[in-house]
Order: sequence, then structure tokens, then C-alpha cells
Amino acid sequence: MPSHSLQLTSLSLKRGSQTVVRDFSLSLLQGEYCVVVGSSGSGKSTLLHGIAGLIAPSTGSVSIQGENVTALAARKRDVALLFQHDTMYPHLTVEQTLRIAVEASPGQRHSSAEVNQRMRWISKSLQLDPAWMSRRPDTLSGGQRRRVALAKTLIRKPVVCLLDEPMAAIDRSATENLLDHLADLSSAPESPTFVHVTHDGDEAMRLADKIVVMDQGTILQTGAPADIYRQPNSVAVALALGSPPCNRLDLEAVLVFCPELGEVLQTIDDKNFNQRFLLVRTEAIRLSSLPDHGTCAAEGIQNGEWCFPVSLVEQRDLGSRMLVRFRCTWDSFSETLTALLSPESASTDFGSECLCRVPISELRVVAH
Ligand SMILES: Nc1ncnc2c1ncn2[C@@H]1O[C@H](COP(=O)(O)OP(=O)(O)OP(=O)(O)O)[C@@H](O)[C@H]1O
Repeated sequence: MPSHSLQLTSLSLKRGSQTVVRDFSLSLLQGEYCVVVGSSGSGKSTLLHGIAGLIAPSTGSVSIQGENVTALAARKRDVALLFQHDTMYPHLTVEQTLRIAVEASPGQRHSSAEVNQRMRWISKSLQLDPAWMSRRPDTLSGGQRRRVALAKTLIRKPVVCLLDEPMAAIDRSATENLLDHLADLSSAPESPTFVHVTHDGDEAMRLADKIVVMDQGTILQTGAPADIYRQPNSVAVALALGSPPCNRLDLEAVLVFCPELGEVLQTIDDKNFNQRFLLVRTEAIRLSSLPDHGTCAAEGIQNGEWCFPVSLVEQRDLGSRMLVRFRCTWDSFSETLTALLSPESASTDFGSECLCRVPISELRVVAH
């Protein structure tokens, strides 16, 4: 059985007197790319600082390649951390910064030929402009500095690489480039194990082998991206991934208007619909014209789809997709939903009233 590259066991970390990471356990294999997604203040940076050894845990342990390093000083751990805010030496050029990063690797001595080889490798991998090498950090843009800071983290070739919001302050096209570079690096044979923290669910879906959704210092759900996206265990997890966020409806209120739906939601064993939510991903929704014979005939369960009439609120052409907002037309149920449609399906000539259809297989029910 392959050994774990990084293992966190019931890790708890404090900031002052406040415990901000609680009972956090995670096991990652060599080369595995883990993205921790959470909102601001959920404890993501603290978690990385705990793994790096910058904060001692109040309970639990950190093991790297099978060795318990909980008591080991940060500089002796084979871990590199890209901080949320740049930590570049202001008086050094980019080239000096990168060379020092290689030379400072714990327990390793590198010949100048090896250092040069690493410099060429990282410059090519992250497409660093050769003109940056002689410049100091304050002469680079925020995005360029971020890329150099990432290079400084990766050039050490650590066993574990911790990335705190690596795309912060980087423009859209540079972000896309960096996402590609990180995906390439992580699929290379001797890739480090990555723990990348972000509040951006799309970034997580793009890169992760494993996603951890955290909130208030604890893990809400861990798993493969597609599994978490399709089978979220809570509203908070569903909202953390996907953009625009998925629609959330009060199930009990929906069933007042469509009792049939309760019969087909096989995922619920006890049929107690109190305080449950119905989750509908924006891309699972289809819209079509109301049938000629009227609204009543259109409503209910038909051909494996939940159908109900809606009135359009807004249609916005996003280029590759059409964003449509609409409101249910049940009397006292005034929820607004969002759908992301392909331009062809949205171009159907429907008026302000139309039929919303969602495959039953795409509906999810969660308890909180
Ligand atoms: N140095 C510190 N001293 C005291 N409290 C801190 C310190 N750093 C962070 N905290 C608190 O710990 C909690 C977790 O902060 P942390 O920075 O780990 O969250 P985060 O998920 O990384 O947030 P963000 O996405 O905004 O960076 C927050 O309530 C924060 O106020």
C-alpha cells in the first residue's frame, strides 16, 4: 500500500485563545493535489501555517513521509509555503531570490550546475520572463511578483508544497496560465504533494484530485471534485463549488405546490421533509415554452423531469452561456432561481412565461 506523503491527524490549531482549526484529519499521497476551499476566516491560512510548523498544534499531529514532524522546527521540514502575502526579499533580484530558495532547501546541498538546472526548469515551467531575473520585487507588478513567489516556493522541490491563495492579485489570463502550469507540474512523475487553499470553487474544481470544504475550522466534506460537486452533504458545500452558485429551495414549501415530487425523491428514507433543502444546479435546468394546453397540464413530474411554470426576470448573454433568472409562479412561493443555459437552448422563442424542467436525477436533498 502506498505510504502517505502528508498525514494530519486530529489537528487543532489556535490563534490566541481561539481554536480556529479543529480536529482536522487528512491523508495525501505523493503527488496528490488537494485544494481546501472555504470562506474568509474559515481557518485555511492557519491550517497551512500549522502544516509548515509556524504554529504548534494544541492537539493532533503532522506526519511527512511517515515521520511525525509535529515537534520539528519549520526550517527542518521539507515543506515550502507560498504565503498569502508576498515575502520577497526587497534587496535581492529575482535571480538571487530563486537561487537562495534552492540553496536553503533543508538537508540538501546543491552544486551550481544543479542550481542552474533548477533555474532553467522553473523558468520554463512558469514561463518567467528572462528580463525579470535582474529586477528587484518592487519593480515588478503584483501579478509578476506573485508568479516569482510561486517559483520561489516550487524551485525547492519540497515533499509538500503549501499554496495560500496563489492566484490572488493575478489577472484572468495569467491565472489561466498558472492553473495550466500547476496542473502540468502536479502531473509530473516526481511532483510534490500540494495543499492549495482558496475561496474559489472553480479553481478547486480545475486543479484538485481531492477537495476539502472547510468552514469555521472544521471539515464539512472531503472527496473527489466530481463526487463533492454532485453529492454535496450540505448547503454550505453545494454553495462552495459552482458558479453561479446552485439554487437552494425550502423543500417543505416546494412540496406544498408539488406533492408528487415527494414521492419520487428516493434519496430520502424517512420522508420527513422538515428543514430540508432541495438543491438545483444552475446547469441542470432546462427552459422551454409552455405547452399550448396551458399551465396546469405542464406542472408536475413528466418523463423523469420536475416541471413547473416560471416567469422570466432577466436574461443575460455571457458569450458562451446564457444566464437566466426566473421566478416560480406559485402564489405565495416567490423564490428566484438562476439557470445557466447554452445559447442554443436559450434561444428557444419563449416569452416571459415558460416551463422550467429539471431531471429528477439532478435534484439533491440535504438536511442543512
Ligand atoms: N495572527 C492572528 N492572531 C489572532 N487571530 C488570528 C490571527 N490570524 C488569523 N486569526 C483569526 O483566525 C481565524 C482564521 O483566520 P485564517 O487567516 O486562518 O482564515 P482564512 O480562511 O485563511 O481567511 P482568508 O481567506 O480571509 O485569508 C479568523 O477568525 C482570524 O481572525
